[in-house]
Amino acid sequence: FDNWLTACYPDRNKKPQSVEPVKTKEEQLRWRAVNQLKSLAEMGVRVIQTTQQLGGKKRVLAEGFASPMECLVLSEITKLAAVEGDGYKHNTSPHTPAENFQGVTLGRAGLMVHAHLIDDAALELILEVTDLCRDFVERHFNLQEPLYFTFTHLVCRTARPEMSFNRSMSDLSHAVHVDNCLLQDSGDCLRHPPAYTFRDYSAILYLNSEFKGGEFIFTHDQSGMSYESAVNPECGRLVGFSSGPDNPHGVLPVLEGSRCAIGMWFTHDRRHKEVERTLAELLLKKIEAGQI
Ligand SMILES: O=C(O)CCC(=O)C(=O)O
Ligand SMILES: [Fe+2]
Repeated sequence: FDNWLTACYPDRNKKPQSVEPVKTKEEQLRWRAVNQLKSLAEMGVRVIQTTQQLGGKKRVLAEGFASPMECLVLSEITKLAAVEGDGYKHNTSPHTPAENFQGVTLGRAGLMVHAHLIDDAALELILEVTDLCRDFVERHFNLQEPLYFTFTHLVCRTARPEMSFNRSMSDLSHAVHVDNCLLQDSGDCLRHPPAYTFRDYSAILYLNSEFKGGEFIFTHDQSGMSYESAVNPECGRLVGFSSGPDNPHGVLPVLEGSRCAIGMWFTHDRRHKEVERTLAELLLKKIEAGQI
């Protein structure tokens, strides 16, 4: 796998080195925006549906965030490194018994690199692709404060053939929910733990389309039976939205095959920065410096 990855993995290190160290948040943001203007266009990122077309508030659908080869590598990492149920207290089917849920955190990916089970180029790819997604969300929604990653999760949802017979369409792959509060039957959304109340924006990057079902839906009610818009996952496609009660969403049943994606949750509150990302970046720096 390592050799194959190195052989087919395009050189993503041709970006110019960063210019000046930046001081204030505003400077940092402006600096990112200027650089992104060029690189987003260069990398072929484009908006395909806006908030209005998706029927709600602060929503976007865009594509061009990963090439077919990159999607393949990223899905393979998920399948290779995944411990079933990772991120969900080792429950292999946290959402529905009809699917298996495999997840990889950045910490686990780092551990796999350290153990020489995957190439460091693979971890670098995860960080670069997800950084681009973050930059895009920040810029698209014209945010005045920087976004920090708070959690990154590579996830595959795989239909269990023995359970697909007679599966009800209300047996969602991911029940309708809001990412930063606890959605109640009444429609209220409670902003307290165990909800991740510090999440401000969410984005999902899709890695494949070779499965049946599995559409992402924005809903106005909890059942998922009626929805405002649906997104068909495809390699390189990104759905982004604000994490609050404006955006209840869910995933329709995956009826056949594996649906792989990278879930990203962002915060304006640097106290909730993803520690595993910092460690992964540090690991790559040490490898590059020959210290590991
Ligand atoms: O995979 C998706 O399309 C959405 C998943 C999701 O909403 C979540 O994990 O919070
Ligand atoms: Fe969600």
